[in-house]
Amino acid sequence: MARAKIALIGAGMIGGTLAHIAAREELGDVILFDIAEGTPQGKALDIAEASAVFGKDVALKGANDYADIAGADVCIVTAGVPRKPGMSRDDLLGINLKVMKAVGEGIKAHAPNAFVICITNPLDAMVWALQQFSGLPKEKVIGMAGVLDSARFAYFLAEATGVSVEDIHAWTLGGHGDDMVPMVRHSTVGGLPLPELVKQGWLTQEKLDAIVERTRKGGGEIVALLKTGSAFYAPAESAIAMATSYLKDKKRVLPCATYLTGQYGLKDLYVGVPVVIGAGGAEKIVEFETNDAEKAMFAKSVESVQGLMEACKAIDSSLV
Ligand SMILES: NC(=O)c1ccc[n+]([C@@H]2O[C@H](COP(=O)([O-])OP(=O)(O)OC[C@H]3O[C@@H](n4cnc5c(N)ncnc54)[C@H](O)[C@@H]3O)[C@@H](O)[C@H]2O)c1
Ligand SMILES: O=C(O)C[C@H](O)C(=O)O
Repeated sequence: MARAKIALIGAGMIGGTLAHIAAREELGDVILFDIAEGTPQGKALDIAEASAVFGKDVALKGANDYADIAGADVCIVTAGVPRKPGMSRDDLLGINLKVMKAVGEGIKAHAPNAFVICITNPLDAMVWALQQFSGLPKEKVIGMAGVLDSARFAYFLAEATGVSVEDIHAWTLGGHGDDMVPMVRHSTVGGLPLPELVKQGWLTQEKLDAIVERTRKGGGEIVALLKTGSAFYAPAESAIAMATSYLKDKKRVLPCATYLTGQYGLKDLYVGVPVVIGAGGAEKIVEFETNDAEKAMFAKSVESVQGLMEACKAIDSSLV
């Protein structure tokens, strides 16, 4: 069977890390595409040389021409700019929307059968615009954020409880902003829902509240430390988990920005929800039971996403 072809659109910090992980995991042959000349070629060659040390057989190529992504099975999009300290993700909207238009047209022309994972911020609005610019089916275009947000939530819970990250299942819902919704009642440590964990004295309510707040602001915490850009290791791992579930038809349930068609009482927008990812793309959305407080937090987060969609429409009238 031929090897899968993975096109990475954007060869910056996340793009390079994605290429490295994809090669080490022998997930498929990798095309690293970027507008910067030399960067994708240099990173592809560097990782290809490393493959002789880690002993995996994959081809890597750098490209500045969309023709090179032809026939890609998966496209992971990180093209655009990241934020710096003092900025919000929303400040990136104007510049990254233009990038999404160019990328969407490139994918439409050369890789119309791909499963597309968007990472570029502000995530929920960018994946919505990218789907329209590419014209690909909505179930084949998805956004990465929830896997990252819930990984942060899980890591902070592991640190606080001393339990292995492997035995923690954390969930977040909503847009990829500071008003995202860490799902306290649905997240578990060793099978125990978090409120039960507090009842049993594993951690205090104050500590749990602080973890929820830290999760919401997790991206900004890294930006403040790095100063020159944003997180890239955990975001790359998160997108690889999504790509792997698609390529291997694993049908993992992962929180992703997914197009809603009535689920959670919403339609015609992308927002973070748990979804089964398999060979069909975003195959089935899992609907959590939510109480009034969770509904209100989710509604606030959705409102922020809708505000960004309106801002995109004001810039590009082709978006509907
Ligand atoms: N969704 C998430 O959870 C999440 C997590 C981390 C970062 N991000 C976002 O991902 C994006 C990329 O982050 P990064 O750290 O890799 O940034 P980076 O600056 O290191 O890389 C971005 C790359 O995009 C390239 N680029 C710019 N315009 C392009 C175009 N028109 N076509 C092709 N390539 C183009 C640049 O040359 C650069 O190499 C940012 O918008 C960041 O905010 C999202
Ligand atoms: O915070 C950012 O700007 C990058 C990304 O969205 C993150 O959550 O790490």
